[in-house]
Amino acid sequence: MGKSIKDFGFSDFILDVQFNNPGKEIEAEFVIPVSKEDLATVSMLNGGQKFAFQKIMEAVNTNTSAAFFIDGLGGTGKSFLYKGLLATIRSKGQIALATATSGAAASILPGGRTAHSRFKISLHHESNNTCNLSKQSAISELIKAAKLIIWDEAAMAKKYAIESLDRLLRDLLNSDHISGDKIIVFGGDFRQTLPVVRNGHKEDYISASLINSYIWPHLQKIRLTENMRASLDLSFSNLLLNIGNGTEATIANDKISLPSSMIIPFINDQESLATLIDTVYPSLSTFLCGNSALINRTILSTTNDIVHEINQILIQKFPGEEVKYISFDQTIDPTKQADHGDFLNTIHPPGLPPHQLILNQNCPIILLRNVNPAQGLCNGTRLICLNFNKNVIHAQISIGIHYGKQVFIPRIPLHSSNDESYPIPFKRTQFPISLCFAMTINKSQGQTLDFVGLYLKEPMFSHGQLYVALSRARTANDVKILLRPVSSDSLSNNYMDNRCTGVNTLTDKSSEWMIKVILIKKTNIFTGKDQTAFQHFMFADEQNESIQGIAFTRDVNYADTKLHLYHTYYIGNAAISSITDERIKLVLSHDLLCALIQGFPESMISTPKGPRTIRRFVAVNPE
Ligand SMILES: Nc1ncnc2c1ncn2[C@@H]1O[C@H](COP(=O)(O)OP(=O)(O)OP(=O)(O)O)[C@@H](O)[C@H]1O
Repeated sequence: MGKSIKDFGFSDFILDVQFNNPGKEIEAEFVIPVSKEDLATVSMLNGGQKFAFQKIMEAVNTNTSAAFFIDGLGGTGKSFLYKGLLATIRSKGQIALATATSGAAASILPGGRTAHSRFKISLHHESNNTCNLSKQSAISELIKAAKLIIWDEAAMAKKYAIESLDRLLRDLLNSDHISGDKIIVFGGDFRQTLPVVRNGHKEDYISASLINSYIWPHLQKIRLTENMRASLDLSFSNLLLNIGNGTEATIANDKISLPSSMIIPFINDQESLATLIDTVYPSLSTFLCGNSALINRTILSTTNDIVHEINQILIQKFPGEEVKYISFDQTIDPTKQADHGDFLNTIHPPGLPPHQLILNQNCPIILLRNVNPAQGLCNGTRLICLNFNKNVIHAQISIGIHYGKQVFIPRIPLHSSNDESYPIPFKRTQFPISLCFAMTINKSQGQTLDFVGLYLKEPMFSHGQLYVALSRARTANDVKILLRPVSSDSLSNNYMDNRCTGVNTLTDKSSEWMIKVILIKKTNIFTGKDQTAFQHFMFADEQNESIQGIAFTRDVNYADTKLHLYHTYYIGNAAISSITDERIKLVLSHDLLCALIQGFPESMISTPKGPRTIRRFVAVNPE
């Protein structure tokens, strides 16, 4: 007679695999604390929130499939509503999954995780992607058991990511209906940041967004209209509404004029920035008392470079002894290490910590990766440094539901993105953090701040960004803006403007031409195989048509110091090459040669395609 597997004592082990693992994920949801404050939000909901709450809870209570989109300007209480829903469902011993597109927004919700990490959504979005989850996995069991799924900041997500979840749910729940008949609540604000499409135009952002998905028509839309964040300051609330809706009156060149009470007068770069810093951080020593009162005050700006610059100023001023961590940068292809090792130390790609990370006890930091989402360590979590060891930093979470929790952050290898601006793939072993006295406007989305110092070193090109930044505050008194003036000699500008053509009129035959463009992207200086130094620039004209430029050899330094991000330039008479790409009509790239940025008369230069004569380049920076 044959033997059963039980005879070998394996049965317990098999049962473990089948049931303990699914239980682990579900268990983790059951232990999310339900706070009294979150439960109490239900009795505080305003009319619009109450309507949404009742509609959603009706679906949950009757087990009726439904998919919602909660639309509301920044501050209208979307997160407040989600907290009420999560607390109500969880207090009944049921599961409600809280997710958001960004780590920062996820960390505001109890038990919040980024949607990508929770549903294992691929970061390389394509139309037919599915989530990286098997039907038998513990997370699939958790998703099946959930009564409600919330995805906040869905307006920032690419539609393919949301569609991946839709396919997963249909598959898991054996249903052909939207979200597999699971009750799901998306929320967001399309006036804030839309999905980021590399080198994309406004139309690309819109076409990548949920509005253009097959899911959109199936969502029941509920709009929240009352700005609860700015409820104490009606005129500020109206200003935000008008900027968000694009109805605020503009002055010349589509620029918005802001109330003078919010503006820090510009004297010169150094003095005015010092005033902004002192206004936001009147006493840095407050951080030393373990007092997190300052953590909800921050300086917001447009780019990572500017944010890094401000963080460096503040860490130099910070009381106490500084600690320096140097990263170990390795090319993925080891044969390239000798050529590029030193160069990699000089670059600071977005999303990576700096090569030289300078910190101080009690200084504020922000996580750049999802280290342990279940423990509140998400990309975007803000913390205060407590102690430093060689390979771990001891820190305390300073915002969100994990506030006060002490954690250890390890040094880890972080990969550079596939951004073509940084063509040498490499990994940086460093702590996945950066200072956060200042942060980019995009990172601040979803947060309520006690005080916002907005540093506009360059005029902002998007009302959406201005709107996100201002709507973090509760009243006009909680915002101070430093705007670097755009000095313009209107006469000479008009003279130049009248001579300008649009990027889309240029061909590789154009010889006498001039365009007015904004520099929207600029790479570091690279050294090619033949030791040629080069640097890429991307410009956009008023119609948002873009043109790429490249500077070689001796022109590189000239171009680097002359061309500043988001400044306006007149460019003309440079050599042009075109490629046939339907979306970007004219691209000038290094292997095709392009607009040369230089101020010298016609000259010969060497390029990867051999010697080339360069015509005179006209560069007048009206700023
Ligand atoms: N009904 C309410 N009663 C009291 N306070 C509220 C209410 N609704 C929202 N708030 C408060 O208003 C502020 C903004 O709310 P919340 O963060 O939920 O807005 P939001 O719509 O999620 O904003 P954003 O789009 O910027 O993320 C928070 O401080 C919140 O506590």
